[in-house]
Amino acid sequence: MRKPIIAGNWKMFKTVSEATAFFADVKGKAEVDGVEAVICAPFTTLPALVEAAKGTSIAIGAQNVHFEDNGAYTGEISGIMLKDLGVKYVIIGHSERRAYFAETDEVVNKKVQAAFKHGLTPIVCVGEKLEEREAEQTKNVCKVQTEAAFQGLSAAQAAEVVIAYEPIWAIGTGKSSTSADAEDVIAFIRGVVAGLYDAATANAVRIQYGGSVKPNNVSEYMGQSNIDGALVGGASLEPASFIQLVEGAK
Ligand SMILES: O=C[C@H](O)COP(=O)(O)O
Repeated sequence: MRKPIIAGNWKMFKTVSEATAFFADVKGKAEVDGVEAVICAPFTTLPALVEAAKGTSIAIGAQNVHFEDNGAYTGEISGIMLKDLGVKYVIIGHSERRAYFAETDEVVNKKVQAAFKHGLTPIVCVGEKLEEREAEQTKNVCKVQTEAAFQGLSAAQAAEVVIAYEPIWAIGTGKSSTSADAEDVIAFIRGVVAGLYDAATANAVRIQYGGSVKPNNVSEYMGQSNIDGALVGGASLEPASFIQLVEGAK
């Protein structure tokens, strides 16, 4: 039985005081039995959020990690540093990082391995561009990205990975994938994991849909048998909306 997971990806939004105020508003409300709520926030807000989340069921995540433990990598943050803060999750391979920061499948895999090395749970993003969808390459793209991300992981590690299927054309556009289309691709991705490992491992992996998920459509996605939650950008920024997303995942 996979526990639904709603993760807010704040992207490059919120100061420390805004993050702290947000958390005070959602504390106790975005804590719903049977649903895991996660806030993936900017690095600068993580210490305050980890502190605020103590004693709650809300987990805190980062949005990126470097694959090395330390070194001359100006501006980067390592897994050691995130673990030291008490961060639990880390988003890896978001399409914005692939597009704007040239993250390749190989880099994504190195980051996934670094996350496990330091006891962080990766939320690995995969998904196709609009032109790839139009060329009927969606499943192929997701297969290549998933296989690359899982390279070198044991079955036990693989079972812990959270995958976020995010069709790039649906991110921040208000054009969400239909729940049936998302289910079709996500079931396919689960099959890819089964091919790499076995059915038990694939059945343990939680796979989220992401791309214009809102309080009014989250339950539609959650009604699909292979969709285990959502990775949410815009609609995770307001406390009321985040609470509704978590409630909608019940
Ligand atoms: O990580 C989240 C996704 O990029 C989705 O963003 P969105 O909910 O604003 O479309």
